[in-house]
Amino acid sequence: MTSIVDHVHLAPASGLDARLARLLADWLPRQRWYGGKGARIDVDSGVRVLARLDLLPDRDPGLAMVVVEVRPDGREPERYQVFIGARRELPDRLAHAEIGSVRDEHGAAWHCYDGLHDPELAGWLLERLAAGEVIGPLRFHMLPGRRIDEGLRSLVLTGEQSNTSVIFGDKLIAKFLRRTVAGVNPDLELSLALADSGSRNIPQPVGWIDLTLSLEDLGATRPGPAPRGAPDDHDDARDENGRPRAGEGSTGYGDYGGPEPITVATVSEFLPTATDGWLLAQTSVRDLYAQPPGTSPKAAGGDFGPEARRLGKATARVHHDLATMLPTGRMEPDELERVAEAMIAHLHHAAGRVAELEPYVPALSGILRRLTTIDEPIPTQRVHGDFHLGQVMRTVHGWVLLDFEGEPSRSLEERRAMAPAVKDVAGMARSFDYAAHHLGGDPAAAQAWAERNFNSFCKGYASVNGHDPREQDTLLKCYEIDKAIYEAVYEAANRPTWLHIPLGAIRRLAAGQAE
Ligand SMILES: Nc1ncnc2c1ncn2[C@@H]1O[C@H](COP(=O)(O)OP(=O)(O)O)[C@@H](O)[C@H]1O
Ligand SMILES: O=P(O)(O)O[C@H]1O[C@H](CO)[C@@H](O[C@H]2O[C@H](CO)[C@@H](O)[C@H](O)[C@H]2O)[C@H](O)[C@H]1O
Repeated sequence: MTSIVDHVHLAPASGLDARLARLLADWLPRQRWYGGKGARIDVDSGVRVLARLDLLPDRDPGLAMVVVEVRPDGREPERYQVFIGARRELPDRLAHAEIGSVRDEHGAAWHCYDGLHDPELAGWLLERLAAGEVIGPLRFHMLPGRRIDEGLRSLVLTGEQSNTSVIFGDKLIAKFLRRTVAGVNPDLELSLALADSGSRNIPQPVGWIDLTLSLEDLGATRPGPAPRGAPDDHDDARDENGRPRAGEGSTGYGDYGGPEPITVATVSEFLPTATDGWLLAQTSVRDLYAQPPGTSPKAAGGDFGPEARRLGKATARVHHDLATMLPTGRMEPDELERVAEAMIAHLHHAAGRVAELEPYVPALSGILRRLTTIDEPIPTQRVHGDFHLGQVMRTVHGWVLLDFEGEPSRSLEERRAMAPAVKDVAGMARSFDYAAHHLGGDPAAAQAWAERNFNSFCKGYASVNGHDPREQDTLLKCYEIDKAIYEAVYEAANRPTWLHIPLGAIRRLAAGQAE
């Protein structure tokens, strides 16, 4: 095989790249993980190939990794990374992943498709990881002490959301990040810090893939300044970048130097027997709805309360470990004023996109302004950032937390910012509300279920961290409102039939009382 270094094309302008760009302009908006839904993309000029890495240029199947910039009408450009497989004949099992056909320089037609769906190509990527290879700007990192079995068969997880997860055997899960963002991915950053802390409340990380091209190399516009909450106050346990120093058995991440690369994928232990919290919660809600009206959630049979309590404990442990391993801070009253302003600006922006929010703007703004009445500093730290029941899994040993990426549509700066830990507690409060209301049962039963489980969660949390998150009631409520606003925008764009769930919560939160 020719060296990959000969096959790194920056700002490529071949006929092939122009054709790929046109195919992607049609294909990208149809993908679940595509973030710019709703805005038109011009087929001829809406997508630009910023880089193409021909990883397997002389083979069938071939593999290339492309980074593209998408310019939807009236929106900021966004960048995505796509592993494109190419075959002369496309087997039926890959038909669903087809992007389109292109001709090579000899006039031969090739079917291009989402390469992650091809076990041969996914397996090739995993072998590169096992060997810790560096292929031009693409680097495969294996963590010390981890091993990858040979011949693991891959399968793309259905229900992909913001990213695409590929399972290998029942051993590993590789999460391919779809957006190309400069700077280390918070999921990787926090998972490695938690692994270094010895946390058992996460799937153990195995390795990751990154790309050492800068956004300037890619010819893209650089986003804003270094993240607020990026490490700046050190102690002896941290290096000059604020990261934990590598110790014996550590992931070694604390040693990482140089410019921050673009994270392409993270690979961690797969938990084959775990069930996600959303499914478990749904089962409990169904049990309640099957009972006569007025039955308490505790007496319904499938009570989730004890699990919610354990989940609260696991969350508190993870918060404790994050605060030990990564920088912490304090939000002074003037900072709370800025948070209130940012939340109100978020509300106005959201109301511009989801008209149903408009009537609630005055009441919600009034509640959000109450943040400025908090007159004591609030401790801040790195948090999960998009905490909900689909991000937690119950194993036979207890709860593990997944996906520390933050809310996918926020900037990296926001996603890496320190925040009060109660932000995650508010996320889980919203998730209990979702679980309770999405099956469309009796609203009073739904409310009772959500309250019981949130209270159990908080009691569990308090039993580990020594303070009950419900005591920070103003902060909690404001973060709940902010999350519900985010959800309204998310649902309007992705699942319009679910929009009524955050809207119902907004109505209740604005009225200041449960229905
Ligand atoms: N380590 C794991 N073991 C088993 N299942 C997992 C693991 N990590 C993720 N999953 C499953 O994949 C789903 C999506 O994972 P997640 O990291 O939240 O991706 P996304 O950012 O695309 O939502 C989870 O809800 C869970 O069902
Ligand atoms: O899991 P992701 O990181 O992709 O998060 C996004 O999608 C979530 C939906 O899957 C969305 O979560 C919302 O719906 C959940 C039920 O499906 C509910 O439990 C959450 O509370 C609610 O926020 C999440 O907001 C979004 O960022």
